[in-house]
Amino acid sequence: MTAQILDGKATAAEIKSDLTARVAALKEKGVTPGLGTILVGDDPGSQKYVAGKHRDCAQVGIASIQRELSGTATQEEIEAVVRELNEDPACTGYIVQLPLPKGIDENRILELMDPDKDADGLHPMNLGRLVLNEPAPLPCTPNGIITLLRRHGVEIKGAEVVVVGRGVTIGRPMPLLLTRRSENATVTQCHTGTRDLAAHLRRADIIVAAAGSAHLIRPEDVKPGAAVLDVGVSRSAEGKIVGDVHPGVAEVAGWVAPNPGGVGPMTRAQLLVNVVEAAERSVR
Ligand SMILES: Nc1nc(=O)c2c([nH]1)NC[C@@H]1CN(c3ccc(C(=O)N[C@@H](CCC(=O)O)C(=O)O)cc3)C=[N+]21
Repeated sequence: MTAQILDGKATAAEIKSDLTARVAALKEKGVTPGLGTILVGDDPGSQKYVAGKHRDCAQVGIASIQRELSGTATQEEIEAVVRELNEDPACTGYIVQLPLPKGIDENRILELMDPDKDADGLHPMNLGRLVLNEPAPLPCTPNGIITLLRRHGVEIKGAEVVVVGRGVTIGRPMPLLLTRRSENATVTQCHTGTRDLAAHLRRADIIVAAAGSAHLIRPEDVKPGAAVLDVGVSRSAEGKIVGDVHPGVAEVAGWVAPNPGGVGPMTRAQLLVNVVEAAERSVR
């Protein structure tokens, strides 16, 4: 038996169709949501993701604001563009594409953003609001994972979830979302300091693999029927992109999120959700 697919592409399409109606309603009230992106440097991967975000915007009627700086831009130059988007009323939400070039103080840039325009949900103010159970834009990838599980009927309430990794975009916020009263999961966070990862994985009903370690999650460590989401990216010795989950896991798991077509499209959809919700808050 091979696992059922957590179809992020199809689920993202449903979310975008719902957002299209909400954007139309906002426009009737005189508000056009606008997503800004700040891209520094010419990394082809980053260019591709940013292009995808603007394609999504066009689909749902959100205006696009694109700012591009060369890879040699200074801290001051990037901060000037952040200030500009903070002031621009046409820009209701924006992201600074990460990672920024070496030598740039990323946290300083993120703190300078207007938290009410933070489409990634990663501003310190918004991470604080999440801890305090206050309304805030939610981190896109963790929120996308929860929506993906819910829409496929995977039970989160009472589930044993193992999150592998402690990065700022996924690993850290993921348990915060999963342990809200609305989700009620029990979460174990594993990382490179975990003594016996396999022992934790074997008990998990849901595994979120966000470690960036090739094929870290092996079939023999997955409980039959578990839901396994691969959000790790690393490069093999031959230079190929590999996930955290060994392909053999699909023979044991009950559910898997494919890559591509799983969590990636959901991340992009949640970004749009954050932009639309921020615009909706502004008209209330
Ligand atoms: N401030 C910031 N926010 C981010 O959200 C952010 C970032 N920086 N830096 C880079 C990572 C990476 N990321 C992806 C989003 C969607 C896909 C995605 O949609 N992937 C498609 C495939 C896309 C393709 O290959 O054409 C899929 O999985 O099906 C991938 C990667 C967002 N990131």
